[in-house]
Amino acid sequence: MKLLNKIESQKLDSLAINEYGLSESTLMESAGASVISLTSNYIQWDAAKVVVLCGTGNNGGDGFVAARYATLMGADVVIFIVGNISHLTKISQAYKAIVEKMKIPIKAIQKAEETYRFLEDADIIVDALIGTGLTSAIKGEKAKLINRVNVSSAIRVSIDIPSGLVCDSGECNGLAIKADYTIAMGSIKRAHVLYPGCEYCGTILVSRIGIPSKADEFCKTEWVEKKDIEEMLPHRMKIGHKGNYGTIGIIAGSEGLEGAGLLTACGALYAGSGKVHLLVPGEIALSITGKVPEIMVSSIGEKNCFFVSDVEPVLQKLKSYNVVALGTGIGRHLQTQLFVKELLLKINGTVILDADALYAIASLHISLKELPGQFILTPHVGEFARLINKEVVEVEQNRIEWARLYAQENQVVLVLKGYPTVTATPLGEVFVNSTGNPGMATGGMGDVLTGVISSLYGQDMELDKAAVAGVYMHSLAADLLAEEKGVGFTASEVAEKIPQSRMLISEK
Ligand SMILES: NC(=O)C1=CN([C@@H]2O[C@H](COP(=O)(O)OP(=O)(O)OC[C@H]3O[C@@H](n4cnc5c(N)ncnc54)[C@H](O)[C@@H]3O)[C@@H](O)[C@H]2O)[C@@H](O)CC1
Ligand SMILES: [K+]
Repeated sequence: MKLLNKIESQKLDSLAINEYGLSESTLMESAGASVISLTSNYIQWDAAKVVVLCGTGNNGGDGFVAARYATLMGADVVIFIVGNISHLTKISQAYKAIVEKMKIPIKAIQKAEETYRFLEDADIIVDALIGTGLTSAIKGEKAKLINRVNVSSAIRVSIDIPSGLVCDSGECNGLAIKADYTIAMGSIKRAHVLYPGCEYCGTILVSRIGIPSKADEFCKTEWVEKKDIEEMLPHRMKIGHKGNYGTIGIIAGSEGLEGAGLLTACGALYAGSGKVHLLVPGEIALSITGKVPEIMVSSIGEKNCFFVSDVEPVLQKLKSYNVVALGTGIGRHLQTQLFVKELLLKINGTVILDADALYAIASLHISLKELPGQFILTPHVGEFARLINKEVVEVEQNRIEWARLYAQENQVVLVLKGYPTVTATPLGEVFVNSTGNPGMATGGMGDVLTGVISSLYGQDMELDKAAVAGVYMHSLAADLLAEEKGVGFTASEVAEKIPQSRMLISEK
């Protein structure tokens, strides 16, 4: 599903009107009606005491329509117009006129106490104050009203966006309606999925408001759902053998970080790789060999981390692999950084770059664009900020657009881990992941992810799809564990859950 920002949302509406001939009032009618129809499985509107809070923009217009449909469902509805009535948009005025004819009580908020009494008595409060049109932080009477709504025991239903959230960032300075249900009009918007906005939306229900599905093709940001991944995953043939499902080469580990490569290798194994090879520095090879019998461990050189002199022996090995994962646990020794640089100058195929390989790329200013290989990078926000020489806070203010820019400029697939994880492609598309939970914030999670992505690429998925599907599958595995254990599961457990996650994705 498309993930819209404010401008894209407005463009979608205007395309529906100008290209497809839908009228603005048709859209508003569908929007308001869907507030009731989409929630009727969850909320009993019949005989409920409903307060509809309408702002003076078109979000308020949706509110007038919703008030009509709630009344038709048998609810006892009161409308409060919040703001200067003379500022009501033309189309909202038209819908207000209909509810007036229906004799639905309409009150202007002059006596705050009266309004608060209604809010306290309400079973359902419909928030149609502000949608995509928020221009600045909310203050004064509207702020007080929002706080009163939030302490009410009523079910809160926000139209389009919980009032107070900035559409493109999900920010609100702590002041926005805390909705139980949010009905997103047209498609899901960034405020619904970015932090902190996602904490205010409750259950999100999307209403297409009758807009034809192709109208949103201009939008290059996708909210990734199960069905998208199901369509991407490769089919496993009955007559397949291990040679059909990829040979993965993982270059990992250094003294003190011995386990990282094992985690990456387990990620690859559980994601279904045919063969998994782990290349580690000589001094640590013994401590790893045999830990997981399915993993073939090769000892490289004689040191406790990779040295430039290891490039040639590694290259010899790489000839028989479909894909290489480079970086987990390799450490930051200058020799190791130079090893990364030399290796990347000579690798022709596909490399998944993670952890300290990214450190080397940033430190030595390695230009990925000029290298012969093709790359997926999987930084967390700190590693990414270092790559682009920005502060973490700056990246977090707009992780979607920073990721898009980097992937396009460097012609790589970029997986920016965190909440939410976003995958950007060289063509400028961004896929925002919908799975995952805070229990994943523990060591080794990223190492496993690198293995999963490498594995899916080795199973013949395209570069970008392997990244998008790997991210989804890995976080879904963690969600399964969170259901069982809450917080406190390990990266190894996530790896072991990958098969169940894959099965769940493939279930119809
Ligand atoms: N064709 C369309 O444009 C459609 C619009 N729709 C609805 O219309 C909404 C967008 O409508 P608008 O563009 O009119 O904008 P909104 O109605 O979202 O917001 C504008 C209103 O919010 C007030 N406001 C803005 N910032 C404020 C602040 N900081 N403090 C206090 N008040 C503030 C303005 O005074 C104005 O009354 C969507 O979110 C959606 O609900 C839907 O009906 C679908 C069709
Ligand atoms: K709203």
